[in-house]
Amino acid sequence: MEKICVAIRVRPPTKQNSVRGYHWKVLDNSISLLSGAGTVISGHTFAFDTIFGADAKNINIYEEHAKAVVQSAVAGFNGTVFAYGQTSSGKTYTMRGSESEPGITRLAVSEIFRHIQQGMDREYLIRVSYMEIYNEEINDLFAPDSRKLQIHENLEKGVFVAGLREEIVDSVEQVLGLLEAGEAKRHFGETNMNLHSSRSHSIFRMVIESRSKSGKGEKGSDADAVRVSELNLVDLAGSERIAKTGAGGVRLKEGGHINKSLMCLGNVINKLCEGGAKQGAHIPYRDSKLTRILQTALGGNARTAIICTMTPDEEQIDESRGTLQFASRAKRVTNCAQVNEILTDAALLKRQKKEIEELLQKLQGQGSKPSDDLEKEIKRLRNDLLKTELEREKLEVELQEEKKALNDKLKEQERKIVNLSTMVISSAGDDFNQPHQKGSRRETWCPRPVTSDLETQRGRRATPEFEAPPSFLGSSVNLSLRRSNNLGLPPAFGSLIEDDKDSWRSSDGFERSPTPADFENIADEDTWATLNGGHLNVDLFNDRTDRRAMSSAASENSKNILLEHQLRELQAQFDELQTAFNNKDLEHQQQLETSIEEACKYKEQVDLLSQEKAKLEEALAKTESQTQSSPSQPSSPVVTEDYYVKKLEELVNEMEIEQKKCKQENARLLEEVHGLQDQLLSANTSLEKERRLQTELEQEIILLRERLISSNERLHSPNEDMHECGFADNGCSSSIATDDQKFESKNHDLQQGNGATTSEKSEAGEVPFEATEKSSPSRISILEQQLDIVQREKDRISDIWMEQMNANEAATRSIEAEKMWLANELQNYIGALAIQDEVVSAICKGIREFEADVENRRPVC
Ligand SMILES: Nc1ncnc2c1ncn2[C@@H]1O[C@H](COP(=O)(O)OP(=O)(O)OP(=O)(O)O)[C@@H](O)[C@H]1O
Repeated sequence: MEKICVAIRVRPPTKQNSVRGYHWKVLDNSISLLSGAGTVISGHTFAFDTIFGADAKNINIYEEHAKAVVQSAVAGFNGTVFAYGQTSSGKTYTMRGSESEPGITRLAVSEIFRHIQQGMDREYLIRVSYMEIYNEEINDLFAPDSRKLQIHENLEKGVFVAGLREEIVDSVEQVLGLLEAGEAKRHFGETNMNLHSSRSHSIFRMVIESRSKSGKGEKGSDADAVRVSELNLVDLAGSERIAKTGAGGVRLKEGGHINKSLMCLGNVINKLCEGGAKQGAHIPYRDSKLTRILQTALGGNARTAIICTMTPDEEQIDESRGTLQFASRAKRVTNCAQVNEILTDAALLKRQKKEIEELLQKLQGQGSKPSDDLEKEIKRLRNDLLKTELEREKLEVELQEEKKALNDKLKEQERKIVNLSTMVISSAGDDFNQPHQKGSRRETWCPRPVTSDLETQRGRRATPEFEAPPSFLGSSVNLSLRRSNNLGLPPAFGSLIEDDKDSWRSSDGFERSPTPADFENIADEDTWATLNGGHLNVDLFNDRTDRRAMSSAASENSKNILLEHQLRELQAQFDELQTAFNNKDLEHQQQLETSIEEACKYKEQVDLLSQEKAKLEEALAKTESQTQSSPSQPSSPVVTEDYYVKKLEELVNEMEIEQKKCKQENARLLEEVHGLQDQLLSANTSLEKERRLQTELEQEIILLRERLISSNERLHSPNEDMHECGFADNGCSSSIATDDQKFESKNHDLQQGNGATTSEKSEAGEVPFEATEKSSPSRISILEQQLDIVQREKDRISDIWMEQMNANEAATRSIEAEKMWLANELQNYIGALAIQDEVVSAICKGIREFEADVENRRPVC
């Protein structure tokens, strides 16, 4: 729900000086009436969303106020922009504009085509029509011969003007050309207030159809949906006070119709802002053609923007106040706009298919029963069906009512004819001074002696033969009184709406909306004044003329001819009504048939869906029973799908388990590799140790060799040696003894593998080195023995070293081989894993393909 957007536009003043100094002042978003002293007149402050001052341009008004509605229309929402205000306040200036300053209509047309050219995703079809409501008749401004068009309503189109020409357009220039041609045919006229005054309400309508480009070619795709929206750009004729416009004759009649239709518009707005639409109250759209055509824009499925134009002149204060009051009420009216989408049969079918598929998917995915959703769908369709039937019934009732109304009219006409026939017959032979037999309608208008007081008071020419019916007279009296209160000036049109509230109270005291009949009395205030001033309202004139003709015919012999003429006219009217009645009947019959057809269609859809539901339930039952009996032997398509899907799922599970195992094995192997690497490291460390030991041994061998050489040398010089070694130099001998002891000890350690000391060895009976040092030959033999021992020891150590080396090399080789094997093994596993991954993705792909295949093979529901 959204409110109607209302903006005020104050045009530049037409007169610079005011007599009493009253003036309107715009402050932010409110407008107030100020006295000459500058104080705000109470009850004369009005607030709005936007108020445009005298310096505002049409483009500002379009951008800030109308553009959003135009853009919504392109997006699929109905939209209406109209200008409302008294005559000469600048409505046409705002809507139509000029060459130098284009108005809302031109700006909107340009915007729409700009949008269409920029929009890449949708394609558009634009149709335009242009009509005017002149003297309550609809004329086609594109087809001058198409006049008095009728308004119709049906379920499909809503309210529409039958026979209105629509032009398909594809460029701004084309639309502007058509607009210009149409405007040339519109009724304009000169009044005291406006040299170029609109004498009709004009409605330029653009029907915007669009659909997605992606849907092109794909028959039945969802994108097939077509959006259809209407944009009405309305330039209303202005309310006018005959006293000011100085209208007479044709202008007077036009003014009466203009005021009357604007009054109806005011009534509709009043009802709507009182919340009538929500409470289901009757909204009098049918009271005028204008409100009927704008029905959607007023409280319906549309976005609406109103620009209320006003003149700031002191002379026009009443009119401006009326406009502001209208605007205040209009901004409280809410509309309910929504995108208008039409689905082709194919798109509808496609959508339904999709819904069924979704239901099936739900069934498979969540195990929910499709019947629930189908049940809902069937219920929804049943509701639609019921709604359609209700619509049909409503139409039937309306049809009956209209039939009744037409019958009444026909009866009335017949009665008139009978009356006239009687009069013809009686006039042929009777005395004309006898009172006439009149029909009941005439009787209500029957002469009572004219209260000439009134006329005398007013100083106007009395019309002796005419007397208004009581109601009319009552209003006239009221008007006269009001006038006298109002210093002889007629109240403004807008204020009349307010002032006359009392007169719109019904006998039971409740307030009611004024009816067109009420309005006839009030809106014709000026007509009344003019009438009494010598101008005659055309209808009343006709009425009076009829009676004057009859009375004069009594004195002249031509009465028969006149009455016969009237009889013929009435007969013609009767025929016309009969034809209208027949047409209406036919139309309603057609509407009825359409409704019945639609209802049948819905019924068929319901049946189809019921069948579908039954089939699905059957399939479901079959599937369940087959799954229970032999899940491994699927026979129906549904079982096959389930079975294969399950199988594939099992396969995937197995693969996943296998993959997990591989990963575990991989981890174990890695652990092993790490263990071996540790082993290799410790082997390397021990190898290193052995090498160090070997180096130590080599050094010892070198040491022994040196000692051996020195021993040999001492052997060849015994005295010196004896002296040096045993007796001459104790220090040296003790040193050698110490070295020898060490050597012996070492040698012994190596031989025995224990750490026994020399003293321990001598105790055990071994020959110590010191004991032999005094006898040279034995010492030589000992030394030779020792050399021999050392040599053997060296050989043994070399052997051990070699063995150790060989063992180390073998260990290194085996570790290397082990490493190589493990690396290979690792590589193999990685390869196997990659293969497994490929296999898994191939299986997944297979599953997807299989599912797609199953989808394709699924029977079309
Ligand atoms: N805002 C404005 N700025 C300048 N001139 C304006 C403005 N509004 C109206 N006018 C001028 O006032 C005159 C009357 O305006 P316009 O015909 O638009 O009034 P209107 O409300 O359509 O009257 P009507 O109801 O009689 O058709 C025109 O000459 C127009 O150029």
